[in-house]
Amino acid sequence: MSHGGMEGNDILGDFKIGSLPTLIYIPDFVTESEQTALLNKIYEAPVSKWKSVKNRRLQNWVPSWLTKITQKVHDDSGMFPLPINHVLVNEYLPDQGIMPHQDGPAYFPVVAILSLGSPVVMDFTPHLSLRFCTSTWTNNVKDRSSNKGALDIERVQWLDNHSPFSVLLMPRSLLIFKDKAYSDYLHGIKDVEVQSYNGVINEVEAVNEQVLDHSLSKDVKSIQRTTNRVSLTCRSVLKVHKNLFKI
Ligand SMILES: O=C(O)CCC(=O)C(=O)O
Ligand SMILES: [Fe+2]
Repeated sequence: MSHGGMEGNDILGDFKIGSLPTLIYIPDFVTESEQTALLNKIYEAPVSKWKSVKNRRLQNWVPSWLTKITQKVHDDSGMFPLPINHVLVNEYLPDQGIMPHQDGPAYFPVVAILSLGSPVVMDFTPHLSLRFCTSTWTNNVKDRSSNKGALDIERVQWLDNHSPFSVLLMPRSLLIFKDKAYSDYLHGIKDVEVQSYNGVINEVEAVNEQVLDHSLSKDVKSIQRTTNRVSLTCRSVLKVHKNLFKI
């Protein structure tokens, strides 16, 4: 794989999945030995570095041993305007997931997720933006009744253009998402040990011998999460200037 931000666009051609702007899935982003080394470092961290939250525990820091990987994510993708300065380490037991959510406004709107350990299916669900509600509230009663039809049509059109979809995240893979995939969808992982990967948008790219090892049977497209999964969510945090709102 090429290095340097200039080559960032190659990634779109080589690793783009689905039809939505923009999802990138890179299998084998790190080697087996890099995965082992990363997991060792993560589990060597003192217990005090872990924070328990509903359904998982996490580490929220960028130690020096992670900079090699964050640099590679930054350089290979060419999609981050700043160095990656925020890494969330999430650990999931086989029956743990994460509620559908949207990543907060503190981040530049692109995220890269490195998956280690057990494979998992991530679901993306369309998320009706607030604009459909706010414009109704701010109109006066007369306008509201005449606009309601237009808003309903807009809402239906929006929903027609947005369908739920899922992505299979294999160990050692990197998922990058931005644009509509970031802004118009929630992402989440179900709290279940057995997950169907039927119809995932990256089946061709992700399904290999290892998936079949995790499958309940060769005929049923389901993976069994037998071990923990650890994910590294890499982001650029924009530092908002303190005086920005004082002007
Ligand atoms: O573990 C994952 O793959 C997702 C984590 C995530 O969505 C987040 O940290 O915001
Ligand atoms: Fe997230």
